[in-house]
Amino acid sequence: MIKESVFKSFDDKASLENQLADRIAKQLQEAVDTRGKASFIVSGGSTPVKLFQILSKKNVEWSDVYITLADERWVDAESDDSNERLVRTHLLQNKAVNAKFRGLKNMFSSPEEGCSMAIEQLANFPRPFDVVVLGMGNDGHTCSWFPCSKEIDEALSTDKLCVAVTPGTAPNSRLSLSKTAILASRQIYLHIVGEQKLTVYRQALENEDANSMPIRAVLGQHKTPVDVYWSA
Ligand SMILES: O=C(O)[C@H](O)[C@@H](O)[C@H](O)[C@H](O)COP(=O)(O)O
Repeated sequence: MIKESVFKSFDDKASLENQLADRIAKQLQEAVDTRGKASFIVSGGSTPVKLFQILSKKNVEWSDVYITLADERWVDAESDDSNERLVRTHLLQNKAVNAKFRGLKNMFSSPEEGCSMAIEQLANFPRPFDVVVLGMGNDGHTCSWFPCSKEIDEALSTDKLCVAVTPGTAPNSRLSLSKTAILASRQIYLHIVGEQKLTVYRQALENEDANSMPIRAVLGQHKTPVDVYWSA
């Protein structure tokens, strides 16, 4: 049985999103006040959209906040599948419009070819990352660490910042931050919504086999604080 991370449940999505946004904004501003700049890693998918919109209105010195993605589908940044598009549309707005965003997608035709440039683009990001927000799929993936992918071992073991992944159960090849990169952070939030994901989360706590449920690589470690925010 994995030692459970901090688990906070909320009566509704709005309560979760407002409280998580307040906490993230406070931590980012504290990082700026302390170290002059902050780094913020966000996930794509549908769950974080409203969180991004609330965060975009928070009083943070966003021009000193460096933002990138936990993973990116290797599609044009204008594509509906692009996580960069999601972040530009919902987070890099309002007060956060001047945040220093660096996407992972570049002009190379594949994530394998684009990996080195993506790593170079993140060279000046404050490390360890100050805040990381992860989502989770119903197969227990997070970032683009898909259990079905042939690259899952590399994603969970490489010392490189990024890894190219081609999942069998989701569209698009992807570039993902690695486990090493994600765990080199001061605070991780796992943001999950709905009964099905609560069941998946509880299943993930049952043992430590991260290859079959990669979220376990985050939940099963005790180096980096992980707070799980869940609402029905
Ligand atoms: O690129 C992605 O798809 C995300 O980074 C991915 O890891 C996401 O967090 C989960 O798939 C959950 O997605 P939902 O929030 O849409 O359920």
